[in-house]
Amino acid sequence: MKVIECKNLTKTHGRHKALDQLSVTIEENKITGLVGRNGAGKTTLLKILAGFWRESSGEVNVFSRRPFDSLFVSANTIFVDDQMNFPTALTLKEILEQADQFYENWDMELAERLFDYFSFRPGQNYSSLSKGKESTFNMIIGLCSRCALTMLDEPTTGMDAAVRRDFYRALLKDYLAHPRSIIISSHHLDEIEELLEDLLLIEDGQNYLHMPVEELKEYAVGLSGSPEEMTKWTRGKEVIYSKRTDAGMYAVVKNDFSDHELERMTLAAINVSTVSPGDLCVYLTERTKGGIDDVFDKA
Ligand SMILES: Nc1ncnc2c1ncn2[C@@H]1O[C@H](COP(=O)(O)OP(=O)(O)OP(=O)(O)O)[C@@H](O)[C@H]1O
Repeated sequence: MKVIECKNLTKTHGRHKALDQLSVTIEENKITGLVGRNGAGKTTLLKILAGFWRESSGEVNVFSRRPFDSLFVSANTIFVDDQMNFPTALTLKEILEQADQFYENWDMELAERLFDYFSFRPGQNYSSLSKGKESTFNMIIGLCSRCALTMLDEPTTGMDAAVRRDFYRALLKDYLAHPRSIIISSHHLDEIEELLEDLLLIEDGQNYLHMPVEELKEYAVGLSGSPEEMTKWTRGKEVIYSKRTDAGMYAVVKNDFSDHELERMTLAAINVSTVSPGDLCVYLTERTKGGIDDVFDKA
């Protein structure tokens, strides 16, 4: 079943199109990674899906309903980001109790176990938490609400490496026990890659690529070798990224090579390597010519 369907979804802020005719369909019970460069439109998309923002044009459906102002969508959706607002008068424990009242599938037992594990104190106030602890508390709310559509926007902001690892593990364990549709936006694709089934890459407010992570791993190969051999083997191919190296050249090339071609390349002293989904997404959406070094070299 489709949980999300967007057709030509556009959102303008003034004259700027944060989403530009974006079309995408997301099936239920999958963990989808939402990635894209800064300003690509990820948060805008999530806020529209959560019903917080109204679309400017196009169609958007969540559980087959327009999300804006929909009680059904808000009861079955949670949006977690680093700007969550909780009543200042409530202690952390009271916030959990309120969440228990609001979310039908709320798991209080899990919430209390996570609360203790991450060393929160019941009488603490949300406003007294450090950045990383705020994110950890938000994550408890996001997980334990067990909403049919759970959207996490950069959920690990401020968390240290150990807490991030625990968070990913908790997310995966809970998802396996209680499958639901989860969208997680992150700039650290390498860290979440193992959790994900699908990846949606947004660029300039458009759906640049939406595919299973396993397919994305095969999407391109890294080739390196002498400039002569590299020119020969990349002729007529889609070169996504290239740079000069001490040994010659390195290029990331769309992988439509046959096994036979890959074998012949190796014999021709071309080194063939895999390209991680994280690196590939950066290369696919590279906006600057050259790199940061050029900024300094031109000075
Ligand atoms: N409230 C707003 N008013 C005006 N412009 C906005 C507003 N919110 C977002 N934008 C603009 O819309 C575009 C998309 O922003 P958005 O926050 O959705 O990107 P993002 O992919 O989440 O970026 P990041 O990775 O930096 O968080 C940006 O150009 C941003 O400046």
